[in-house]
Amino acid sequence: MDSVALYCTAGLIAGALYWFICVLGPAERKGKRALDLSGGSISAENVKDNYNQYWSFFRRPKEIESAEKVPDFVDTFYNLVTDIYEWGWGQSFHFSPHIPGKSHKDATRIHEEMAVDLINVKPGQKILDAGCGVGGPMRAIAAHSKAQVTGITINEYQVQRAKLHNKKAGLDSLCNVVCGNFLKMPFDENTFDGAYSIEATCHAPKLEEVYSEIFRVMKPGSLFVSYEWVTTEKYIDEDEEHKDVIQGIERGDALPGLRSYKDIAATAKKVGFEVVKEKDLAKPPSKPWWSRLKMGRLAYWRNHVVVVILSAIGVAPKGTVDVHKMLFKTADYLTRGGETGIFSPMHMILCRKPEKASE
Ligand SMILES: C=C(CC[C@@H](C)[C@H]1CC[C@H]2C3=CC[C@H]4[C@H](C)[C@@H](O)CC[C@]4(C)[C@H]3CC[C@]12C)C(C)C
Ligand SMILES: C[S@@+](CC[C@H](N)C(=O)[O-])C[C@H]1O[C@@H](n2cnc3c(N)ncnc32)[C@H](O)[C@@H]1O
Repeated sequence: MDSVALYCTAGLIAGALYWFICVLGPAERKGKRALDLSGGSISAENVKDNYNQYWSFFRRPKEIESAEKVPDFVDTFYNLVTDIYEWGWGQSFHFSPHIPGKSHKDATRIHEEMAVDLINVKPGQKILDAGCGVGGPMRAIAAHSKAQVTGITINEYQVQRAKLHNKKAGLDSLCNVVCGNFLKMPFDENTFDGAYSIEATCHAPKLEEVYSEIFRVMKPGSLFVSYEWVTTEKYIDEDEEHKDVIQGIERGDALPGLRSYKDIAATAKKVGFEVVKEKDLAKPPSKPWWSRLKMGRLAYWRNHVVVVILSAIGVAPKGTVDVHKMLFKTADYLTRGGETGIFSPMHMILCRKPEKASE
């Protein structure tokens, strides 16, 4: 091969690599770039150890049951996955029903706006986002309702990301983000005119603890809506395949134990809420929420190649490959949970804090 052909081939390979990693990198349009993947607040050299530590929680089930350890375990999980989620999914860390003719972005926004419409808040009122992630829902909700949203997340790295996105979106005057535990919130009682939580309370070891804390900080008469991760009426505990799918979902999503749909309203009533409405938003006529996961398979395979290359050349932390592999498997368990109908990530409950405690 003469030198011209050699240079051309090298140029083509370099161009293809650049396109594969940098241009095609963000699986979602305008998402985080593959080159920026990090371990959140964990330093690059500790990502692998933290990944192993994450798994050790599942090897010691007693520990996971002890409520005090769960927030730390969830925090570690979000240090490991936040950048990958943003890169490959976007800024809203939840599912939504597929809407024919609409993009994922629009379907996501519609699902978020529905939450704030349900709690009936007025512009300028104060609302709580319990478990806010990097604030995708918070920004859509603030823009739609003009309410003042305060989000809380256990993960410091997500606070930084959320604040950055709020500022870039010009919504920092409506959106405030706090790092803290939603089982013990740094807010006075009767502070908020409404509250919502999107696919977040599933991380609480006991639902009662997070619901009673949300109840405490809400004003009497105000509304709370939650999209809960549950096992449905189709789930059979004795079915080995069902058990395998649910365990796969718990392990790949930092869940101390998925709860049954039956426990949700019972818990809400137990802490003092009046249940206004309860509906599984995944049920027909809604179109499958898992179709986005299924359609993305080719992109996830491509993402894996990108992660392996970036890890090998030292751009992404070493443990990123393990984390990505775990998420790849999780996508499969979630899809199986959706297809079999034994699992729903959007069991909606709307509750009111009574005007008087004794009501
Ligand atoms: C509510 C929670 C998170 C729900 C979803 C936002 C995430 C659940 C599984 C995640 C993903 C799985 C596969 C990844 C893929 C292999 C990668 O290349 C790109 C990112 C994924 C698509 C990733 C994105 C976020 C999820 C869909 C839980 C934690 C309570
Ligand atoms: C799957 S993400 C959903 C985020 C956001 N609701 C969204 O839809 O984009 C779950 C969120 O709950 C938060 N979370 C979990 N346990 C928490 C706890 N004990 N206290 C505060 N936040 C918590 C996580 O940090 C994360 O931000």
